[in-house]
Amino acid sequence: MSALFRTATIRALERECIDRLGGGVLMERAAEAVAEAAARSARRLPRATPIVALVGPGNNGGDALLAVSKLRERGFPAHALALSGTEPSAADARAVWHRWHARGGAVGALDGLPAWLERRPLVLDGLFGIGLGRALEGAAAQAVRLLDQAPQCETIAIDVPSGVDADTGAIVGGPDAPAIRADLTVTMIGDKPGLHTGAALDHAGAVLVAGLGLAHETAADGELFGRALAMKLLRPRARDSHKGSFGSVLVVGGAAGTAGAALLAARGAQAAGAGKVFVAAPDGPVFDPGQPQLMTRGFEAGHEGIDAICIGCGLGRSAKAGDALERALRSALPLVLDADALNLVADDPALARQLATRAAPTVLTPHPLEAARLLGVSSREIQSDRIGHALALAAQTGATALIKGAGSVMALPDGCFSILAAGSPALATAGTGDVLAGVIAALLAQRMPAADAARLGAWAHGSAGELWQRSHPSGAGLSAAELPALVTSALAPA
Ligand SMILES: NC(=O)C1=CN([C@@H]2O[C@H](COP(=O)(O)OP(=O)(O)OC[C@H]3O[C@@H](n4cnc5c(N)ncnc54)[C@H](OP(=O)(O)O)[C@@H]3O)[C@@H](O)[C@H]2O)[C@@H](O)CC1
Ligand SMILES: Nc1ncnc2c1ncn2[C@@H]1O[C@H](COP(=O)(O)OP(=O)(O)O)[C@@H](O)[C@H]1O
Ligand SMILES: [K+]
Repeated sequence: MSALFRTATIRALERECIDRLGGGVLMERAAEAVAEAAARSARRLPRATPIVALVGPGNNGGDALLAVSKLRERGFPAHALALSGTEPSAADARAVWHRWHARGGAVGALDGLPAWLERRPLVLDGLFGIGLGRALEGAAAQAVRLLDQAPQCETIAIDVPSGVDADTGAIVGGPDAPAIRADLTVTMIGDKPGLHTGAALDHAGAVLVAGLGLAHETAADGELFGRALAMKLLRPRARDSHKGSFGSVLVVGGAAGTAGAALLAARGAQAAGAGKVFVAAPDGPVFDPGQPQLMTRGFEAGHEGIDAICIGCGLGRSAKAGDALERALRSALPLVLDADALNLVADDPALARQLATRAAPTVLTPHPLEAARLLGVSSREIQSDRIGHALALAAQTGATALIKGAGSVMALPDGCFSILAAGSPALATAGTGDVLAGVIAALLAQRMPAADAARLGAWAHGSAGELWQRSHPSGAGLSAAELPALVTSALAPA
Protein backbone atom coordinates (compact mmCIF):
# COMPACT_ATOMS: atom_id res chain seq x y z
CA MET A 1 0.00 0.00 0.00
CA SER A 2 1.25 3.47 -0.75
CA ALA A 3 -1.38 5.88 0.61
CA LEU A 4 -0.47 8.10 3.56
CA PHE A 5 -3.01 9.81 5.81
CA ARG A 6 -2.62 12.74 8.13
CA THR A 7 -4.13 12.54 11.60
CA ALA A 8 -6.98 14.88 10.67
CA THR A 9 -7.97 12.58 7.80
CA ILE A 10 -7.75 9.48 10.00
CA ARG A 11 -9.98 11.22 12.57
CA ALA A 12 -12.53 12.09 9.84
CA LEU A 13 -12.55 8.50 8.56
CA GLU A 14 -12.90 7.25 12.11
CA ARG A 15 -15.90 9.54 12.78
CA GLU A 16 -17.58 8.52 9.56
CA CYS A 17 -17.20 4.87 10.49
CA ILE A 18 -18.38 5.35 14.07
CA ASP A 19 -21.49 7.12 12.73
CA ARG A 20 -22.16 4.12 10.50
CA LEU A 21 -21.20 1.23 12.74
CA GLY A 22 -21.38 2.65 16.24
CA GLY A 23 -18.55 3.14 18.75
CA GLY A 24 -16.35 0.26 19.80
CA VAL A 25 -16.29 -1.54 16.46
CA LEU A 26 -13.04 0.02 15.30
CA MET A 27 -11.37 -0.56 18.65
CA GLU A 28 -12.46 -4.19 18.50
CA ARG A 29 -10.84 -4.54 15.06
CA ALA A 30 -7.73 -2.58 16.09
CA ALA A 31 -7.21 -4.76 19.16
CA GLU A 32 -7.69 -7.89 17.04
CA ALA A 33 -4.97 -6.71 14.65
CA VAL A 34 -2.60 -6.02 17.56
CA ALA A 35 -3.38 -9.36 19.23
CA GLU A 36 -2.75 -11.15 15.94
CA ALA A 37 0.63 -9.44 15.44
CA ALA A 38 1.60 -10.06 19.07
CA ALA A 39 0.63 -13.72 18.83
CA ARG A 40 2.80 -14.09 15.71
CA SER A 41 5.78 -12.53 17.49
CA ALA A 42 5.20 -14.51 20.69
CA ARG A 43 5.24 -17.80 18.78
CA ARG A 44 8.76 -16.96 17.56
CA LEU A 45 9.99 -16.03 21.05
CA PRO A 46 10.94 -18.53 23.78
CA ARG A 47 7.94 -20.31 25.26
CA ALA A 48 6.36 -18.55 28.25
CA THR A 49 7.72 -15.15 27.21
CA PRO A 50 5.35 -12.77 28.99
CA ILE A 51 3.52 -10.11 27.02
CA VAL A 52 3.32 -6.75 28.77
CA ALA A 53 1.10 -3.96 27.46
CA LEU A 54 1.73 -0.34 28.44
CA VAL A 55 -1.73 1.22 28.71
CA GLY A 56 -2.10 4.98 28.26
CA PRO A 57 -5.02 7.22 29.19
CA GLY A 58 -6.69 7.44 25.76
CA ASN A 59 -8.02 5.12 23.09
CA ASN A 60 -4.50 3.97 22.26
CA GLY A 61 -4.50 2.48 25.76
CA GLY A 62 -7.95 1.05 25.01
CA ASP A 63 -6.54 -0.80 21.99
CA ALA A 64 -3.76 -2.16 24.23
CA LEU A 65 -6.02 -3.34 27.04
CA LEU A 66 -8.45 -5.02 24.66
CA ALA A 67 -5.52 -6.71 22.89
CA VAL A 68 -4.36 -8.09 26.26
CA SER A 69 -7.83 -9.45 26.86
CA LYS A 70 -7.85 -11.14 23.43
CA LEU A 71 -4.35 -12.57 23.93
CA ARG A 72 -5.35 -14.05 27.30
CA GLU A 73 -8.39 -15.67 25.66
CA ARG A 74 -5.92 -17.32 23.26
CA GLY A 75 -3.85 -18.59 26.17
CA PHE A 76 -0.94 -16.13 26.07
CA PRO A 77 0.45 -14.81 29.37
CA ALA A 78 -0.48 -11.16 28.71
CA HIS A 79 -0.51 -8.41 31.33
CA ALA A 80 -1.44 -4.74 31.48
CA LEU A 81 0.50 -1.91 33.13
CA ALA A 82 -1.40 1.37 33.17
CA LEU A 83 -0.03 4.90 33.24
CA SER A 84 -2.92 5.91 35.44
CA GLY A 85 -5.00 3.88 37.89
CA THR A 86 -8.14 5.82 37.10
CA GLU A 87 -10.57 5.02 34.30
CA PRO A 88 -9.75 6.51 30.88
CA SER A 89 -11.66 9.58 29.74
CA ALA A 90 -11.99 8.42 26.11
CA ALA A 91 -15.35 6.64 25.71
CA ASP A 92 -14.25 3.51 23.85
CA ALA A 93 -11.26 2.97 26.12
CA ARG A 94 -13.48 3.50 29.17
CA ALA A 95 -15.90 0.82 27.96
CA VAL A 96 -13.00 -1.62 27.52
CA TRP A 97 -11.65 -0.70 30.96
CA HIS A 98 -15.02 -1.40 32.64
CA ARG A 99 -15.47 -4.73 30.83
CA TRP A 100 -11.96 -5.76 31.81
CA HIS A 101 -12.50 -4.95 35.50
CA ALA A 102 -16.00 -6.48 35.50
CA ARG A 103 -14.37 -9.77 34.47
CA GLY A 104 -11.92 -9.48 37.36
CA GLY A 105 -8.99 -8.32 35.20
CA ALA A 106 -6.01 -6.78 36.99
CA VAL A 107 -4.05 -3.74 35.86
CA GLY A 108 -0.60 -3.12 37.30
CA ALA A 109 1.07 0.26 37.61
CA LEU A 110 3.65 1.36 35.05
CA ASP A 111 6.32 1.61 37.76
CA GLY A 112 6.19 -2.20 37.91
CA LEU A 113 7.92 -2.34 34.50
CA PRO A 114 11.52 -2.95 35.77
CA ALA A 115 10.55 -6.28 37.34
CA TRP A 116 8.89 -7.38 34.09
CA LEU A 117 11.90 -6.34 31.99
CA GLU A 118 14.04 -8.89 33.83
CA ARG A 119 11.84 -11.56 32.20
CA ARG A 120 12.45 -10.18 28.67
CA PRO A 121 8.80 -9.64 27.81
CA LEU A 122 7.23 -8.85 24.47
CA VAL A 123 6.14 -5.23 24.99
CA LEU A 124 2.99 -3.69 23.50
CA ASP A 125 3.20 0.09 23.44
CA GLY A 126 -0.27 1.53 23.96
CA LEU A 127 0.77 4.68 25.81
CA PHE A 128 -0.16 7.27 23.16
CA GLY A 129 -1.19 7.21 19.53
CA ILE A 130 -2.42 10.00 17.31
CA GLY A 131 -3.71 11.90 20.36
CA LEU A 132 -0.23 12.70 21.70
CA GLY A 133 -0.27 16.41 22.41
CA ARG A 134 3.01 17.12 24.18
CA ALA A 135 6.33 15.50 25.09
CA LEU A 136 6.23 12.37 27.22
CA GLU A 137 6.91 13.09 30.87
CA GLY A 138 6.80 11.42 34.28
CA ALA A 139 6.12 7.69 34.39
CA ALA A 140 5.61 7.44 30.60
CA ALA A 141 9.01 9.04 29.92
CA GLN A 142 10.61 6.83 32.57
CA ALA A 143 9.12 3.70 30.97
CA VAL A 144 10.53 4.67 27.56
CA ARG A 145 13.98 5.24 29.09
CA LEU A 146 13.87 1.83 30.77
CA LEU A 147 12.92 0.18 27.48
CA ASP A 148 15.79 1.97 25.74
CA GLN A 149 18.11 0.22 28.19
CA ALA A 150 16.50 -3.14 27.39
CA PRO A 151 16.90 -3.37 23.61
CA GLN A 152 16.67 -7.16 23.81
CA CYS A 153 12.92 -6.86 24.51
CA GLU A 154 10.88 -6.96 21.32
CA THR A 155 8.39 -4.09 21.12
CA ILE A 156 5.22 -3.66 19.09
CA ALA A 157 3.90 -0.10 18.89
CA ILE A 158 0.15 0.33 18.60
CA ASP A 159 -0.74 2.81 15.85
CA VAL A 160 2.30 5.08 16.40
CA PRO A 161 5.38 4.63 18.62
CA SER A 162 4.57 6.74 21.69
CA GLY A 163 6.46 10.01 21.47
CA VAL A 164 6.49 10.16 17.66
CA ASP A 165 4.34 12.74 15.86
CA ALA A 166 2.16 10.80 13.40
CA ASP A 167 2.08 13.69 10.91
CA THR A 168 5.75 14.75 10.86
CA GLY A 169 7.85 11.83 12.06
CA ALA A 170 9.59 14.11 14.56
CA ILE A 171 9.83 13.32 18.26
CA VAL A 172 7.34 15.47 20.15
CA GLY A 173 9.39 17.74 22.42
CA GLY A 174 12.50 17.66 20.21
CA PRO A 175 15.10 15.13 19.09
CA ASP A 176 16.21 14.31 22.65
CA ALA A 177 12.72 13.79 24.07
CA PRO A 178 11.68 10.21 24.88
CA ALA A 179 9.96 8.01 22.30
CA ILE A 180 9.40 4.27 22.00
CA ARG A 181 11.70 2.32 19.67
CA ALA A 182 9.55 -0.42 18.20
CA ASP A 183 10.43 -3.45 16.11
CA LEU A 184 6.99 -3.32 14.55
CA THR A 185 4.27 -0.70 14.40
CA VAL A 186 0.72 -1.90 13.75
CA THR A 187 -0.92 1.24 12.45
CA MET A 188 -4.68 1.66 12.25
CA ILE A 189 -7.01 2.58 9.37
CA GLY A 190 -4.21 3.82 7.07
CA ASP A 191 -0.47 4.40 6.93
CA LYS A 192 0.85 7.66 8.44
CA PRO A 193 3.52 9.99 7.00
CA GLY A 194 5.10 10.29 10.44
CA LEU A 195 6.14 6.64 10.39
CA HIS A 196 8.39 7.05 7.35
CA THR A 197 10.58 10.15 7.58
CA GLY A 198 13.15 11.73 9.86
CA ALA A 199 13.54 10.60 13.45
CA ALA A 200 10.64 8.13 13.13
CA LEU A 201 12.82 5.84 11.02
CA ASP A 202 14.69 4.87 14.20
CA HIS A 203 11.43 4.32 16.13
CA ALA A 204 8.75 2.71 13.97
CA GLY A 205 10.48 -0.50 12.91
CA ALA A 206 8.54 -2.43 10.28
CA VAL A 207 5.11 -0.94 9.59
CA LEU A 208 2.02 -3.11 9.29
CA VAL A 209 -1.16 -1.36 8.17
CA ALA A 210 -4.39 -2.65 9.70
CA GLY A 211 -7.09 -1.16 7.48
CA LEU A 212 -9.89 -2.11 9.93
CA GLY A 213 -12.19 -2.66 6.95
CA LEU A 214 -12.35 0.98 5.89
CA ALA A 215 -12.02 1.70 2.14
CA HIS A 216 -10.46 5.11 1.80
CA GLU A 217 -7.67 5.24 -0.81
CA THR A 218 -9.25 8.32 -2.40
CA ALA A 219 -8.85 10.30 0.82
CA ALA A 220 -5.04 9.92 0.86
CA ASP A 221 -2.97 12.99 1.77
CA GLY A 222 0.32 11.72 0.39
CA GLU A 223 2.17 8.78 -1.07
CA LEU A 224 4.81 6.37 0.13
CA PHE A 225 6.91 5.82 -2.98
CA GLY A 226 8.45 2.36 -3.05
CA ARG A 227 9.55 -0.32 -5.48
CA ALA A 228 6.12 -1.05 -6.97
CA LEU A 229 5.57 2.58 -7.99
CA ALA A 230 9.17 2.94 -9.17
CA MET A 231 8.86 -0.07 -11.46
CA LYS A 232 5.83 1.51 -13.12
CA LEU A 233 7.94 4.50 -14.17
CA LEU A 234 10.72 2.45 -15.74
CA ARG A 235 10.66 2.19 -19.53
CA PRO A 236 12.73 -0.37 -21.45
CA ARG A 237 15.34 1.20 -23.76
CA ALA A 238 14.04 0.97 -27.31
CA ARG A 239 16.01 -1.47 -29.48
CA ASP A 240 16.00 1.06 -32.30
CA SER A 241 17.77 3.81 -30.39
CA HIS A 242 21.03 5.73 -30.36
CA LYS A 243 22.89 7.99 -27.95
CA GLY A 244 20.75 10.93 -29.06
CA SER A 245 17.64 9.08 -27.91
CA PHE A 246 18.55 9.36 -24.25
CA GLY A 247 19.30 13.00 -23.89
CA SER A 248 22.37 15.11 -23.15
CA VAL A 249 23.05 16.37 -19.65
CA LEU A 250 25.18 19.42 -18.90
CA VAL A 251 26.68 19.41 -15.41
CA VAL A 252 27.65 22.93 -14.32
CA GLY A 253 29.89 22.90 -11.26
CA GLY A 254 33.25 21.63 -10.06
CA ALA A 255 35.19 24.76 -9.05
CA ALA A 256 38.83 24.38 -8.00
CA GLY A 257 38.94 22.22 -4.87
CA THR A 258 35.52 20.64 -5.46
CA ALA A 259 35.90 19.36 -9.01
CA GLY A 260 34.92 15.90 -7.79
CA ALA A 261 31.39 17.06 -6.99
CA ALA A 262 30.66 17.82 -10.64
CA LEU A 263 32.34 14.60 -11.75
CA LEU A 264 30.18 12.60 -9.35
CA ALA A 265 27.06 14.28 -10.75
CA ALA A 266 28.30 13.43 -14.24
CA ARG A 267 28.80 9.79 -13.23
CA GLY A 268 25.31 9.80 -11.73
CA ALA A 269 23.84 11.14 -14.97
CA GLN A 270 25.56 8.47 -16.96
CA ALA A 271 24.50 5.74 -14.53
CA ALA A 272 20.84 6.77 -14.98
CA GLY A 273 21.04 6.35 -18.72
CA ALA A 274 21.88 9.75 -20.22
CA GLY A 275 23.10 9.45 -23.82
CA LYS A 276 25.82 12.09 -23.44
CA VAL A 277 27.21 13.96 -20.46
CA PHE A 278 29.12 17.26 -20.52
CA VAL A 279 30.82 19.06 -17.63
CA ALA A 280 31.33 22.84 -17.51
CA ALA A 281 33.55 23.97 -14.63
CA PRO A 282 34.26 27.60 -13.63
CA ASP A 283 38.01 27.31 -13.12
CA GLY A 284 38.93 25.46 -16.30
CA PRO A 285 38.10 21.98 -17.59
CA VAL A 286 37.94 19.08 -15.13
CA PHE A 287 38.57 15.46 -16.08
CA ASP A 288 37.60 12.09 -14.67
CA PRO A 289 40.42 9.70 -15.56
CA GLY A 290 38.15 6.70 -14.98
CA GLN A 291 35.43 8.10 -17.26
CA PRO A 292 37.09 9.19 -20.53
CA GLN A 293 33.72 9.43 -22.31
CA LEU A 294 32.71 12.51 -20.27
CA MET A 295 32.99 15.67 -22.36
CA THR A 296 33.90 19.17 -21.23
CA ARG A 297 32.32 22.49 -22.19
CA GLY A 298 33.53 26.03 -21.78
CA PHE A 299 31.98 27.56 -18.68
CA GLU A 300 30.58 30.49 -20.61
CA ALA A 301 29.46 28.36 -23.58
CA GLY A 302 25.76 28.11 -24.35
CA HIS A 303 23.34 25.23 -23.93
CA GLU A 304 23.20 24.02 -27.53
CA GLY A 305 22.40 20.34 -27.86
CA ILE A 306 21.63 20.00 -24.15
CA ASP A 307 18.40 18.43 -22.87
CA ALA A 308 18.77 19.00 -19.13
CA ILE A 309 21.11 20.96 -16.86
CA CYS A 310 22.36 19.94 -13.44
CA ILE A 311 23.81 22.99 -11.72
CA GLY A 312 25.42 23.60 -8.34
CA CYS A 313 27.58 20.61 -7.38
CA GLY A 314 30.89 22.07 -6.20
CA LEU A 315 30.01 25.25 -8.13
CA GLY A 316 31.14 27.76 -5.51
CA ARG A 317 29.43 31.11 -5.00
CA SER A 318 31.58 33.37 -7.18
CA ALA A 319 30.10 36.06 -9.43
CA LYS A 320 30.86 33.75 -12.35
CA ALA A 321 28.86 30.99 -10.67
CA GLY A 322 25.94 33.36 -10.14
CA ASP A 323 26.02 34.36 -13.83
CA ALA A 324 25.96 30.71 -14.90
CA LEU A 325 22.98 30.10 -12.64
CA GLU A 326 21.20 33.13 -14.04
CA ARG A 327 21.72 31.75 -17.58
CA ALA A 328 20.49 28.30 -16.56
CA LEU A 329 17.38 29.71 -14.89
CA ARG A 330 16.68 31.80 -17.99
CA SER A 331 16.94 28.79 -20.31
CA ALA A 332 13.87 26.75 -21.22
CA LEU A 333 15.63 23.51 -20.31
CA PRO A 334 14.70 21.15 -17.46
CA LEU A 335 16.93 21.97 -14.51
CA VAL A 336 18.21 20.39 -11.30
CA LEU A 337 19.42 22.88 -8.69
CA ASP A 338 21.69 21.40 -6.03
CA ALA A 339 24.21 22.56 -3.42
CA ASP A 340 25.73 25.99 -4.28
CA ALA A 341 23.00 26.75 -6.81
CA LEU A 342 20.55 26.55 -3.89
CA ASN A 343 22.81 28.65 -1.68
CA LEU A 344 23.11 31.29 -4.41
CA VAL A 345 19.32 31.43 -4.74
CA ALA A 346 18.98 31.73 -0.96
CA ASP A 347 21.37 34.72 -0.96
CA ASP A 348 20.05 36.58 -3.99
CA PRO A 349 16.41 37.73 -4.24
CA ALA A 350 16.79 38.36 -7.99
CA LEU A 351 17.75 34.72 -8.60
CA ALA A 352 14.92 33.62 -6.28
CA ARG A 353 12.45 35.67 -8.35
CA GLN A 354 13.80 34.16 -11.54
CA LEU A 355 13.37 30.68 -10.09
CA ALA A 356 9.80 31.40 -9.00
CA THR A 357 8.79 32.60 -12.46
CA ARG A 358 10.44 29.74 -14.35
CA ALA A 359 8.09 27.70 -16.54
CA ALA A 360 10.36 24.75 -17.49
CA PRO A 361 10.60 21.67 -15.21
CA THR A 362 12.78 22.45 -12.19
CA VAL A 363 13.86 20.15 -9.35
CA LEU A 364 15.48 21.43 -6.15
CA THR A 365 17.48 18.88 -4.14
CA PRO A 366 18.37 20.54 -0.82
CA HIS A 367 19.61 18.73 2.27
CA PRO A 368 17.96 20.09 5.42
CA LEU A 369 20.46 22.92 5.91
CA GLU A 370 20.11 24.10 2.31
CA ALA A 371 16.33 23.92 2.68
CA ALA A 372 16.64 25.96 5.87
CA ARG A 373 18.59 28.69 4.05
CA LEU A 374 16.00 28.84 1.28
CA LEU A 375 13.12 29.12 3.73
CA GLY A 376 14.86 31.39 6.27
CA VAL A 377 14.49 28.94 9.17
CA SER A 378 16.88 26.63 11.06
CA SER A 379 17.67 23.08 9.96
CA ARG A 380 16.19 21.92 13.28
CA GLU A 381 12.90 23.51 12.24
CA ILE A 382 13.11 21.75 8.88
CA GLN A 383 13.60 18.42 10.65
CA SER A 384 10.68 19.10 12.99
CA ASP A 385 8.37 19.00 9.95
CA ARG A 386 10.12 17.80 6.82
CA ILE A 387 6.88 17.41 4.88
CA GLY A 388 5.48 20.82 5.79
CA HIS A 389 8.73 22.51 4.82
CA ALA A 390 9.07 20.60 1.55
CA LEU A 391 5.55 21.75 0.67
CA ALA A 392 6.41 25.32 1.68
CA LEU A 393 9.54 25.25 -0.49
CA ALA A 394 7.62 23.91 -3.50
CA ALA A 395 4.94 26.59 -3.02
CA GLN A 396 7.54 29.37 -2.62
CA THR A 397 9.57 28.42 -5.69
CA GLY A 398 7.02 26.78 -7.98
CA ALA A 399 9.51 23.92 -8.33
CA THR A 400 9.57 20.26 -7.39
CA ALA A 401 11.29 20.20 -3.99
CA LEU A 402 13.11 17.17 -2.63
CA ILE A 403 14.29 17.51 0.97
CA LYS A 404 16.95 14.83 1.32
CA GLY A 405 18.06 12.76 4.31
CA ALA A 406 16.48 9.77 6.05
CA GLY A 407 13.02 9.45 4.51
CA SER A 408 13.50 11.98 1.71
CA VAL A 409 10.36 14.00 0.99
CA MET A 410 9.31 15.25 -2.44
CA ALA A 411 6.70 18.00 -2.63
CA LEU A 412 4.95 19.73 -5.52
CA PRO A 413 3.55 23.26 -5.72
CA ASP A 414 0.01 21.81 -5.91
CA GLY A 415 0.31 20.39 -2.39
CA CYS A 416 1.05 16.75 -3.27
CA PHE A 417 3.86 15.03 -1.43
CA SER A 418 5.68 11.69 -1.53
CA ILE A 419 7.97 10.07 0.98
CA LEU A 420 10.71 7.94 -0.54
CA ALA A 421 10.60 4.46 0.94
CA ALA A 422 14.24 3.72 0.19
CA GLY A 423 17.49 4.83 1.76
CA SER A 424 20.28 3.85 4.05
CA PRO A 425 22.61 5.60 6.49
CA ALA A 426 25.39 4.24 4.27
CA LEU A 427 24.58 7.26 2.08
CA ALA A 428 25.59 9.65 4.86
CA THR A 429 28.95 10.43 3.28
CA ALA A 430 30.26 13.27 1.13
CA GLY A 431 29.35 13.33 -2.53
CA THR A 432 26.36 11.00 -2.56
CA GLY A 433 24.02 13.97 -3.05
CA ASP A 434 26.01 15.03 -6.13
CA VAL A 435 25.38 11.61 -7.64
CA LEU A 436 21.65 12.02 -6.97
CA ALA A 437 21.51 15.42 -8.70
CA GLY A 438 23.08 13.89 -11.81
CA VAL A 439 20.69 10.93 -11.72
CA ILE A 440 17.64 13.20 -11.66
CA ALA A 441 19.06 15.36 -14.46
CA ALA A 442 19.53 12.26 -16.62
CA LEU A 443 15.89 11.25 -16.10
CA LEU A 444 14.79 14.78 -17.01
CA ALA A 445 16.96 14.64 -20.13
CA GLN A 446 15.09 11.45 -21.04
CA ARG A 447 11.87 13.52 -20.99
CA MET A 448 10.54 12.32 -17.69
CA PRO A 449 8.28 14.85 -15.94
CA ALA A 450 9.95 16.58 -12.97
CA ALA A 451 7.89 14.85 -10.27
CA ASP A 452 8.62 11.41 -11.73
CA ALA A 453 12.32 12.16 -12.27
CA ALA A 454 12.68 13.35 -8.67
CA ARG A 455 10.81 10.39 -7.18
CA LEU A 456 12.37 7.72 -9.36
CA GLY A 457 15.85 9.24 -9.03
CA ALA A 458 15.63 9.51 -5.26
CA TRP A 459 14.16 6.03 -4.95
CA ALA A 460 16.91 4.50 -7.12
CA HIS A 461 19.57 6.39 -5.16
CA GLY A 462 18.13 5.23 -1.82
CA SER A 463 17.85 1.68 -3.11
CA ALA A 464 21.48 1.83 -4.25
CA GLY A 465 22.42 2.66 -0.65
CA GLU A 466 20.36 -0.30 0.56
CA LEU A 467 22.01 -2.60 -1.99
CA TRP A 468 25.43 -1.55 -0.76
CA GLN A 469 24.47 -2.05 2.87
CA ARG A 470 23.31 -5.58 2.14
CA SER A 471 26.92 -6.57 1.51
CA HIS A 472 28.32 -4.15 4.11
CA PRO A 473 26.05 -4.57 7.13
CA SER A 474 27.79 -1.92 9.26
CA GLY A 475 26.75 0.65 6.66
CA ALA A 476 30.12 2.38 6.97
CA GLY A 477 32.64 2.98 4.22
CA LEU A 478 30.62 3.63 1.06
CA SER A 479 32.45 5.99 -1.27
CA ALA A 480 30.24 8.16 -3.48
CA ALA A 481 32.19 7.01 -6.53
CA GLU A 482 30.88 3.45 -5.99
CA LEU A 483 27.28 4.59 -5.96
CA PRO A 484 26.52 5.16 -9.67
CA ALA A 485 26.96 1.48 -10.59
CA LEU A 486 24.50 0.56 -7.84
CA VAL A 487 22.02 3.16 -9.10
CA THR A 488 22.15 1.45 -12.49
CA SER A 489 21.32 -1.87 -10.79
CA ALA A 490 18.45 -0.30 -8.85
CA LEU A 491 17.03 1.11 -12.08
CA ALA A 492 16.81 -2.34 -13.68
CA PRO A 493 13.20 -3.37 -14.36
CA ALA A 494 12.02 -6.15 -12.01
N1 LIG B 1 -11.89 5.48 18.63
C1 LIG B 1 -11.66 4.30 18.02
O1 LIG B 1 -12.55 3.49 17.85
C2 LIG B 1 -10.32 3.99 17.54
C3 LIG B 1 -9.17 4.55 18.08
N2 LIG B 1 -7.99 4.14 17.75
C4 LIG B 1 -6.89 4.32 18.67
O2 LIG B 1 -7.09 5.51 19.37
C5 LIG B 1 -5.94 6.30 19.36
C6 LIG B 1 -6.29 7.72 19.52
O3 LIG B 1 -6.92 7.81 20.74
P1 LIG B 1 -7.05 9.19 21.52
O4 LIG B 1 -7.62 10.20 20.63
O5 LIG B 1 -7.80 8.90 22.75
O6 LIG B 1 -5.55 9.59 21.80
P2 LIG B 1 -4.34 8.82 22.53
O7 LIG B 1 -3.23 8.79 21.56
O8 LIG B 1 -4.73 7.54 23.12
O9 LIG B 1 -3.91 9.82 23.69
C7 LIG B 1 -4.78 10.81 24.15
C8 LIG B 1 -4.73 10.86 25.64
O10 LIG B 1 -3.44 11.10 26.08
C9 LIG B 1 -3.35 12.34 26.81
N3 LIG B 1 -2.08 12.91 26.47
C10 LIG B 1 -1.64 13.35 25.26
N4 LIG B 1 -0.34 13.64 25.31
C11 LIG B 1 0.07 13.36 26.58
C12 LIG B 1 1.31 13.44 27.24
N5 LIG B 1 2.42 13.84 26.63
N6 LIG B 1 1.38 13.09 28.54
C13 LIG B 1 0.27 12.66 29.19
N7 LIG B 1 -0.94 12.57 28.60
C14 LIG B 1 -1.04 12.92 27.32
C15 LIG B 1 -4.57 13.10 26.42
O11 LIG B 1 -4.94 13.89 27.51
P3 LIG B 1 -4.95 15.48 27.44
O12 LIG B 1 -4.10 15.94 26.31
O13 LIG B 1 -6.37 15.81 27.26
O14 LIG B 1 -4.39 15.85 28.74
C16 LIG B 1 -5.56 11.97 26.19
O15 LIG B 1 -6.09 11.53 27.42
C17 LIG B 1 -5.28 5.95 18.06
O16 LIG B 1 -3.93 6.26 18.05
C18 LIG B 1 -5.54 4.45 18.00
O17 LIG B 1 -4.62 3.74 18.78
C19 LIG B 1 -7.79 3.33 16.57
O18 LIG B 1 -7.47 2.08 16.99
C20 LIG B 1 -9.00 3.30 15.67
C21 LIG B 1 -10.18 3.02 16.42
N1 LIG C 1 20.77 8.57 7.16
C1 LIG C 1 20.43 8.61 5.88
N2 LIG C 1 19.44 7.82 5.43
C2 LIG C 1 19.09 7.86 4.13
N3 LIG C 1 19.68 8.66 3.20
C3 LIG C 1 20.66 9.45 3.60
C4 LIG C 1 21.08 9.49 4.96
N4 LIG C 1 22.07 10.41 5.06
C5 LIG C 1 22.26 10.91 3.83
N5 LIG C 1 21.42 10.35 2.95
C6 LIG C 1 21.31 10.65 1.52
O1 LIG C 1 22.60 10.95 1.00
C7 LIG C 1 22.58 12.09 0.15
C8 LIG C 1 23.46 13.17 0.77
O2 LIG C 1 23.36 14.34 0.03
P1 LIG C 1 24.09 15.69 0.46
O3 LIG C 1 23.84 15.94 1.91
O4 LIG C 1 23.70 16.73 -0.51
O5 LIG C 1 25.61 15.30 0.32
P2 LIG C 1 26.76 15.87 -0.63
O6 LIG C 1 26.51 17.35 -0.77
O7 LIG C 1 28.03 15.57 0.09
O8 LIG C 1 26.66 15.17 -1.93
C9 LIG C 1 21.11 12.47 0.03
O9 LIG C 1 20.52 11.86 -1.09
C10 LIG C 1 20.49 11.92 1.30
O10 LIG C 1 19.12 11.62 1.15
K1 LIG D 1 1.53 3.77 20.83
